[in-house]
Amino acid sequence: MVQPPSQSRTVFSSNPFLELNNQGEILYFELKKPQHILGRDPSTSDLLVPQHWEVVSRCQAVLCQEGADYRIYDGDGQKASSNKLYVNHSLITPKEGYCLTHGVEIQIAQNPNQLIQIRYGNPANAHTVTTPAIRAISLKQRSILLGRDPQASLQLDAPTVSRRHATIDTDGQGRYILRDYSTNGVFIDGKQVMGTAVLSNGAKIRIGPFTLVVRDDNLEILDQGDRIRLDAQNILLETNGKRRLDNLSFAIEPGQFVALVGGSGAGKSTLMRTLLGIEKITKGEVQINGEDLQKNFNLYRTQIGYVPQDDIIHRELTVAEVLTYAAKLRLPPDIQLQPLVEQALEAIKMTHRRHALVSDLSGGQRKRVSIGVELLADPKLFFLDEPTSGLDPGLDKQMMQLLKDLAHQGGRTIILVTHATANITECDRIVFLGLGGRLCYFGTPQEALKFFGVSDFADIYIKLEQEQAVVNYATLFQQSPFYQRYIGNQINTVTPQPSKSLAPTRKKVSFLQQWFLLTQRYWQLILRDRVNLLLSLLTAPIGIGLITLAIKDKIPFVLGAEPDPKLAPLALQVLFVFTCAALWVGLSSSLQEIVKEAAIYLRERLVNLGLLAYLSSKVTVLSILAIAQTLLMLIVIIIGFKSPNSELISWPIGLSITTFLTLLASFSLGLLISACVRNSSQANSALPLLLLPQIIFSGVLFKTTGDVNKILSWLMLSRWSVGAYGALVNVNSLVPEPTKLPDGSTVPQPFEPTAVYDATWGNLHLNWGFLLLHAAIYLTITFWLQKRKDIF
Ligand SMILES: Nc1ncnc2c1ncn2[C@@H]1O[C@H](COP(=O)(O)OP(=O)(O)OP(=O)(O)O)[C@@H](O)[C@H]1O
Repeated sequence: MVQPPSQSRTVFSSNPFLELNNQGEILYFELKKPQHILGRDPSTSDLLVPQHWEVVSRCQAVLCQEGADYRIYDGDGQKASSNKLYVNHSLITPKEGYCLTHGVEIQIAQNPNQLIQIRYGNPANAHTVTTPAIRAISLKQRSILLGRDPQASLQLDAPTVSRRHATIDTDGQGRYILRDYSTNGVFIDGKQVMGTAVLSNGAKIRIGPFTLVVRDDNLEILDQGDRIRLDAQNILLETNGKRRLDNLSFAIEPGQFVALVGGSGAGKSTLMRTLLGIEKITKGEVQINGEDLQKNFNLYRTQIGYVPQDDIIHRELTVAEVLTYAAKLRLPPDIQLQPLVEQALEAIKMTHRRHALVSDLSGGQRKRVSIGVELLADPKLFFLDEPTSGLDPGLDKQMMQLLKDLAHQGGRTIILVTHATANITECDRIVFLGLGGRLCYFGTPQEALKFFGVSDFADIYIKLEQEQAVVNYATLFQQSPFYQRYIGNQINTVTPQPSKSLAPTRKKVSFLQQWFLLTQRYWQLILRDRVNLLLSLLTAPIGIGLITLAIKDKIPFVLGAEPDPKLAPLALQVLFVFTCAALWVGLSSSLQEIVKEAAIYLRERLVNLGLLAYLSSKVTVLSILAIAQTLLMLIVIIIGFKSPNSELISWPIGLSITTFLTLLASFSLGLLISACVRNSSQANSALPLLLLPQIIFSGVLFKTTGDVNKILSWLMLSRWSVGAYGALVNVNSLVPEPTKLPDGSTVPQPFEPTAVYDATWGNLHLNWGFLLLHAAIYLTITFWLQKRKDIF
């Protein structure tokens, strides 16, 4: 054993060698014999590591000469070591081993906080390897730029990395200071950097898929993050005493294409959500490259693609628009979008349909566009929930081949849920679940037929129809050689170190940038549906125009020469129609707006969508619509009705403010309901239920007497809207002096003046203020409801 003074060692010997790097502590071994044993046990290991290197097993690996190089076997060549050996997160087994070539790097364990890196070198074969891209740089006395920029000191080439992602400089005290300039953030030891951070020796820096480590005065790339492994360890999920996943363990290797199959209700989608890290499990753990996925979700957020069952694209946009908006929302602003969109179109074979509206595409093509959206960020772990449902056999085959290519050519780990088994042999592994989330089989699809003793996959479903059969097969599988081969030998059994990033924080994305993009997209969606837009703009003006026909030549807002006791009630009825029209239009233009894109919202939120930006974009576009609706109503009212002599404020201005505020409050209420309901038809059904109380408790049709009625009327927008209109028109002034009878009594009036319509500034402000207050409360509750939908 040789201990070099520094980590960059000059090799004088021509023998092959191993360089072990335990979190900065370096050991160097020359390989001279036909066989070596690496471990902590002095009695057996000739490549002996110190006792405090606990990650290394007593017998960690056996190296056997093979030609000029060595083959490394995990453990003693029979039994695997505790922490296992990995090359790029793929397991090196005790049986097959792995042939080492000059420059290759393997790891003991996977978790960056505990792994030991082993570099193999063979000076004799050094010429056979192309020089790898720069993997380490010195931090000393220079300003370092990290990012996608080819001129960066250390180029980190991934779409989720900003061109100028971060810089590292030395301060006056010789400390290294990292400054974050990125869109997707920098994490140091699992914690998000907020602006700047001091780098300590051994700090692990995460930038996009890359893991870097500070060692002395150097910065090294520990992991390129281009290969992802998932280990499910004893996953148990129970809800209300019902077991949904029953102690599942298996390992999915980097670059594998894996199908989750099983009967309806077996738990496939639940398992997918668990592997994705968005389902809280009762016991067990999902590890991503050796780290607890749920606790480190933010670190991997940008590397995970997810296509849920529902489409995650807007139907009113074209294919190219969908991809461009998705790229703008998810990727750094300094990235060149066009080439990425082209690549995604190419990958999903939709270049020829780039200008087609999504609504004009077939189900399979829509699914492909959803996949394209996810491919933009080049995810290395990709989940798809029933991507082939509803496709004909030809399309099913094409889709499975497309996914297989994406896995095998792009080194992506792809996991899909499917019911279609015609092309299941395209997969590398299948997970067969039975009722109650029991694991009945895990392995290659071909061997599944052998295990179940059938020739057709459909027969497996029939065999697993009864719960008892499921229990029997689950037990049988555990005792089978398939279990040993595909699970026993493969699974990572290490309990990872407690993670430092317990609270998954989210990078604060630029509010303005997202708000602008979302507003632009929402506006475009509104403009695309011309008929709906026209109806929404014209409904209120037409309704109000019809009143002029109904009241014929009567002038409702101005006192005539003769006192008329019916004038005030008539004015109130007309104003009430203004209110109802605004309420109707405000509610109907907003009730669908959140629920109809719930799947898209959830997916985008999981990536990086800001809730405030999202809601603000809704309010912005609906406010622009409300201004247009107000202007149209104003024009019709000014033309159709003689203007009252408003003493407080000019009638057109007062009318516009009241109408706009009524629309604002009603669309805020509409958004709140849209956030509450589960689907679009529930939102539609809610409309009458929302309008009826507004009509009944407005105080126009019925007097609001009694405390309960009064409180209810305060909760109604209609009461404040009519109140404001009434104050502007000064409805009370339209009531004539009561006629006195000879006995001193007065003739009962159809309408008596009330404080609700007092033509005072105080009353007008009160009504406007309450409309604003309603809007603010509804929007705050909407925000809270949406926040509650967050998985973390
Ligand atoms: N949120 C939930 N709370 C409680 N139970 C649930 C929940 N979601 C699903 N389940 C139950 O868990 C079981 C598995 O559901 P899951 O949707 O994962 O099955 P699946 O195999 O994907 O079914 P399918 O093929 O029909 O989509 C079912 O019995 C389902 O009723």
